[in-house]
Amino acid sequence: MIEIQKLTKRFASHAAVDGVSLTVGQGETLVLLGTSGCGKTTTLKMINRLIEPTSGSISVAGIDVQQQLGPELRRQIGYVIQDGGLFPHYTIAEAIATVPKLLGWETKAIQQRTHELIEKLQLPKTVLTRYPSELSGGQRQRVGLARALAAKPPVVLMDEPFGALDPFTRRHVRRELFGLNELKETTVVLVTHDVSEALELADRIALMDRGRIVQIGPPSELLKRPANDFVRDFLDDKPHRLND
Ligand SMILES: Nc1ncnc2c1ncn2[C@@H]1O[C@H](COP(=O)(O)OP(=O)(O)OP(=O)(O)O)[C@@H](O)[C@H]1O
Repeated sequence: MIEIQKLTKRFASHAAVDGVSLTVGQGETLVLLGTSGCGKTTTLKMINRLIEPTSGSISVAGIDVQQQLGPELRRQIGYVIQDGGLFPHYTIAEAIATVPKLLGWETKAIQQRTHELIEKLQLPKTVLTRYPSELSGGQRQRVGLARALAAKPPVVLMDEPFGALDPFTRRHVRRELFGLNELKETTVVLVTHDVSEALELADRIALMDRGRIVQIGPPSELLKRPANDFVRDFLDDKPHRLND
C-alpha cells in the first residue's frame, strides 16, 4: 500500500531522515518508533506531503505522491495528531464532516456516516453540537480519529495520537480504537516514542535512530533478535508485556 524508497530530508546540512526505505502492506499497522528527533514525524509528514523530501520516492496505492497535489492527497489520507488536532471554532459535527464535504458527499450520507462513527467510537450524540474545548481529552482524541476516518481513507497516519492523554486513559482509548474493525482494514502508520504502545499496536515496528531505520520487523522479532545493542537497550528501557 505504501512504498518508500531511499527517502532523505535535509534541513540545511542536517539529515533529519537519511535514506529510509520501507513498505507498508494493506491493512498493516506500522509503528515508527525511536528517540526524540530521530526523524519519525518528518518521515510521516513526507507521506502526505506536509513536508517535501530532499530525495527519494513515496508511492501510496501504486501512485507516486509527487504526482498528486498536496491538498488532494491529504483528502485521501487520514491524519491524526496529538489531542485530536481539532479546530476550536468548528463543532464536532462540522469537524467530522470536513473531508466528506470537500469530497462532495451528500448531506444525508455525511450525517449517516457521522452517526455511525459516533456510535462506533462510543461518543454520546450530544457531543455533535459541542466545541472541542467542551470535551474531555479522550473524547477529543476519538473525535480526531472519527474525523480522520470519516471518508473511509485506505491509509491513516497518526502522530503520537495518544500523547496528550494520561497513562490510564491512553491505554483505554488505544485499546478501544484499535479494536475497531474499521481500523483493522485500514493501513496505519503510527509515530510514537512509547515502547509499550509500539509493542501493543504494531504489526511491524521500524525502530529509528538519527534519521535511519536500525531494525524493522514484527515486535517479537525485535525482542527476540535485536539487530544490535541500540535495539536491545531501547526495547529494554521500559517494562512491557507483549500481550498486555
Ligand atoms: N522545519 C525544520 N527545520 C529544521 N530542522 C528540523 C525541522 N523539522 C525537524 N527538524 C529536525 O529534524 C530532526 C527530526 O525531527 P522529527 O520531528 O522528525 O523527529 P521525531 O523523531 O518526530 O522527534 P519527536 O519524537 O521529538 O517528535 C530533528 O533533529 C529536528 O530538530
